[in-house]
Amino acid sequence: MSAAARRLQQALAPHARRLADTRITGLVGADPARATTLSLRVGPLYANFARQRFDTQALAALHALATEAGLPQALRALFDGAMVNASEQRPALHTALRSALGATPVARDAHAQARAARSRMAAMVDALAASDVTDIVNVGIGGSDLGPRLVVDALKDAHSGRFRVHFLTNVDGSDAFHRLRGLDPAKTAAILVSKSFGTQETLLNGAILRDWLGGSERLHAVSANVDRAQAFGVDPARVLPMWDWVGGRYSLWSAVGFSIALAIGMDGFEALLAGAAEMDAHVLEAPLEANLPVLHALAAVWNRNGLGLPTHAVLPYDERLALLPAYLQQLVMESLGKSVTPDGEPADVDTVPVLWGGAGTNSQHSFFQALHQGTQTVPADFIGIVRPDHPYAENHAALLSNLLAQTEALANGHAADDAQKRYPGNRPSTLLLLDALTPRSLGALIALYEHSVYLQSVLWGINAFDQWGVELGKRIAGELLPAVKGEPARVEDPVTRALLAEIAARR
Ligand SMILES: O=P(O)(O)OC[C@H]1O[C@](O)(CO)[C@@H](O)[C@@H]1O
Repeated sequence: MSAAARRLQQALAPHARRLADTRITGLVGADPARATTLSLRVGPLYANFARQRFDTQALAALHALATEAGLPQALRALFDGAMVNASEQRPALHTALRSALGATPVARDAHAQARAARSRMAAMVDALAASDVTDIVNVGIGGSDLGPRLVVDALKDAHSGRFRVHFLTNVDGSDAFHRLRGLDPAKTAAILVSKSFGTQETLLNGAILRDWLGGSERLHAVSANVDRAQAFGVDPARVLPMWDWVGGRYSLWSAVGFSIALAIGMDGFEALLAGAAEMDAHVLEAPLEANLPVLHALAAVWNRNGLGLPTHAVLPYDERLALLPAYLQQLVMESLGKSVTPDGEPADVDTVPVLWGGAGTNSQHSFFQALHQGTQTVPADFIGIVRPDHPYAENHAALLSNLLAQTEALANGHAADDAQKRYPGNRPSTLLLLDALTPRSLGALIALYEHSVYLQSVLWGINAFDQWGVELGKRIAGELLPAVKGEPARVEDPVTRALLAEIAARR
């Protein structure tokens, strides 16, 4: 058994057994103070864990586990640029994009490179602002799309209004076809965002944009591979850097966030980074017992390994955060979807939960029935915003009351003689409350999740920064492409052969 798995089992199993019949209502009833003591604030972000299914004894065991697993040292290693991505022999220095907390030359150098890239990006924002361009199309996928797309959408109240920003992602030509309809090529600029500049979707959509724009004058790129971007036809003067030491899904703080800067301006972008930097300083400096990302990560492993819960829902009660579940699906599931340790040994522990979710209150009218009365218990992060950016006070009161009601109903349940109308309750949740949805608070929220994910990976003994699992499908797709196009090709798999025949017959 892996060392991490053994540690987890020893720490969690006795408390999970002891608390098997304890209910959230019982935990709160026995210790009403936990409603406030199990909460933490970092700047504009407040978090309440009172409705998690651990008591103070189990929490003490979780904190002991955090010490034993070396979470403080692991954080130091992350910030200092140690090779935390062992399979690729790379550091993961996304924190250097926004903080100067790394104490090593490698971290300081990364921070300096990030600052220099930001100055170039600011100049490019100014140049575009001074041009006739009205529309920006960000072409990218995965980490080169989800983060910028989330932030641009979430911060619509902070948009300068200078540009309309669009996102083109899917290799499905329908995406490009519909996205470009109505846009004027003479007033549109494209940003091809690809760390590798070798991603099929982005290269195909990038080629569509390059042809549609009719020249390279308004073609920009963000990549760690300037040569490939140049060979593609982007003037190197318009290529912003990315680096091996930033993972795609951790990259929105780099020039990958160019579209964010165009939407909310450089000041807004800097405020986003400042919010994340505030969380960086907190995670690095706060003691384990008062450390928000640590508690968030401990709650996650408690739910996954102590209670054995296989999925996790993210439920933002704000339409502007509707893309958060999709963003977190990549962050969490690409980072933690591993079953071996960096040494190639079995992890021997359940790792990533299936992450899903959607915005409230809409989701209440779709899948919440299953959350309340389904056979699976789904732990959830509810996210609310205290001060809205619209004048409809009645709507906002309704939104917040629904948010509070759902967390209460899921935890407390409801007894009824009629079994159909009975609510089992005891369904754990964490409530995250942002004072308002601003660049700063959003930066802090995203950084909270980044750190929580990394800490979970340390507790599970897996690498959060590689993603070998996505490669096989890409290779097979490449091999099948000639056959799909009707060219002679050898297809070994009999089911795929039959499916190709079916497609060919229906063309
Ligand atoms: O930025 P790139 O190199 O185009 O990669 C896009 C995405 O593809 C992935 O490698 C997965 O296929 C992600 O990790 C990454 O964010």
